[in-house]
Amino acid sequence: MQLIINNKIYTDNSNEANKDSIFVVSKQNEKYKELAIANGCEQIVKAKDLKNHLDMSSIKVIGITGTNGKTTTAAAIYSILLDLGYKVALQGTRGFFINDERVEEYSLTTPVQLGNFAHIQKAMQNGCSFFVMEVSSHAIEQKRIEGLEFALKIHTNITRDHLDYHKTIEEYIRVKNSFFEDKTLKLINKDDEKVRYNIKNGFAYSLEKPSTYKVDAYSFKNGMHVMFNHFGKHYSFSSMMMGIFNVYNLMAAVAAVHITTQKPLEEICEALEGFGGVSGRMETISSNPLVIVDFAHTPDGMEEVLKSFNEKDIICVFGAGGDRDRQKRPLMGLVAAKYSKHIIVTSDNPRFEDPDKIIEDILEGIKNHPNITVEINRKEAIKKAIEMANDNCVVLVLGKGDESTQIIYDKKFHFSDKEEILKILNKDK
Ligand SMILES: CC(=O)N[C@H]1[C@@H](OP(=O)(O)OP(=O)(O)OC[C@H]2O[C@@H](n3ccc(=O)[nH]c3=O)[C@H](O)[C@@H]2O)O[C@H](CO)[C@@H](O)[C@@H]1O[C@H](C)C(=O)N[C@@H](C)C(=O)N[C@H](CCC(=O)O)C(=O)O
Ligand SMILES: Nc1ncnc2c1ncn2[C@@H]1O[C@H](COP(=O)(O)OP(=O)(O)OP(=O)(O)O)[C@@H](O)[C@H]1O
Ligand SMILES: N[C@H](CCC[C@H](N)C(=O)O)C(=O)O
Ligand SMILES: [Mg+2]
Repeated sequence: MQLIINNKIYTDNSNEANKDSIFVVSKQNEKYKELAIANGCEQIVKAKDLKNHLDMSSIKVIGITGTNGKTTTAAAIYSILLDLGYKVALQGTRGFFINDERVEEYSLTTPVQLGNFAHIQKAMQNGCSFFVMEVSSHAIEQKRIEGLEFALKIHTNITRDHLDYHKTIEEYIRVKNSFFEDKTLKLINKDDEKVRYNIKNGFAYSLEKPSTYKVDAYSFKNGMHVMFNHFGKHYSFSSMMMGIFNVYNLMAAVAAVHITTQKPLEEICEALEGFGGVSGRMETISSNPLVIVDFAHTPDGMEEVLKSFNEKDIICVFGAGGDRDRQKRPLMGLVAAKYSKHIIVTSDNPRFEDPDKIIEDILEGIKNHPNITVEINRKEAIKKAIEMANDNCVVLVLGKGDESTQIIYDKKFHFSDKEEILKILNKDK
């Protein structure tokens, strides 16, 4: 990865380092420092000091971490800020966007350190005054965000994911919480029991516990309607989005924009109404039969989605990604069984794992459920679900959201849950 500041080349790769370039040394590449020197490189900069090389005073960086809800909350903040007339960049799972245009496709949720600086630089060149970014647990642990100064850090929730990487839940929680150790302005979900943070400069939002942005009431008749209280004054917003978890995401977004812009809350709430949600997150693909695509790929994410439809007969289609946290698989099965009338277990992105084995891991968590179908072919699984649906059913196709490929070994094959659903329903024309 290379970054050019004032005509100087900064690289994090020893193979690209030479007498004309600067090697940026970090936790990830310190083992290659000697190789960089051997390649003739004379200038070495510590990653954490990069901020002294790129003037970022014209842009406010907002960082969002948590197990679920990062992409949705980030997209809501981006949408509100754009609506209020600011120039804004957004970086996360779905790619890199500047002022409503996708500049780069999907890669990592949080790029490597030089990648973050390169994007911030590009955002500033495009006149952006805000840079909204998702911060993954991998990024915190690998210090990909080292040297960035955040105007605001946001916490959505901490449940469980990525134990393949972090090994224990305690370590995962520790890593997530370490983002909130310093005195930076922060916005915390007060209802989350697992969050620990430095109370200095801490704001909070919540539905249950007392907080600075406290939701007093919400309803889901013809969309979502939320009333909240900020220092004794009452405000409200509406949205077409579904699910209590989205009340959290949207409350966080409204509060974040309020803290960073100081605009009147009434104006912010009005701007939020233009936000239609994120592709592949609780996205209704068909209303008759009711078919919804969602990116839920953790036990908690699934539970949040499933419980939003407790008045319906749920037909749940899902699998689990290969080469990712195995321990979450039976827990995903357990949650599906708790809420669904019919479960169809299928493949997600098997990567280098045997898809049959992944399905077996999921089935471990499903005991004594009367209606389980195993269909390894995701397209067929979706078809079976739709064929089964009657008027009181909702078909929930979970795990891949708006992903446009299925990853088998290291090959990516075009696959979109939404396209498959529309083809089956003959609505693709
Ligand atoms: C498990 C994991 O996160 N691995 C990441 C890690 O890989 P690594 O430590 O093996 O990398 P490496 O090849 O040794 O390179 C490390 C550094 O040394 C340098 N290097 C390397 C070789 C050399 O000869 N000389 C040299 O200087 C490289 O330029 C780099 O700066 O560091 C690499 C770059 O520094 C990342 O690209 C890579 O992400 C891989 C591709 C990945 O798939 N990560 C996923 C799991 C991930 O991070 N996901 C999260 C969360 C997803 C979510 O929940 O949304 C994300 O943020 O996307
Ligand atoms: N606040 C929330 N609490 C619990 N579950 C949520 C919340 N927000 C979203 N979800 C569920 O998690 C899924 C992923 O949401 P989103 O993409 O916003 O999260 P993310 O944190 O960016 O995920 P990833 O780390 O995979 O990029 C959604 O499709 C939904 O099922
Ligand atoms: N960005 C996350 C989401 C993965 C979603 C699911 N489809 C999977 O492949 O596990 C990850 O890489 O863990
Ligand atoms: Mg994301």
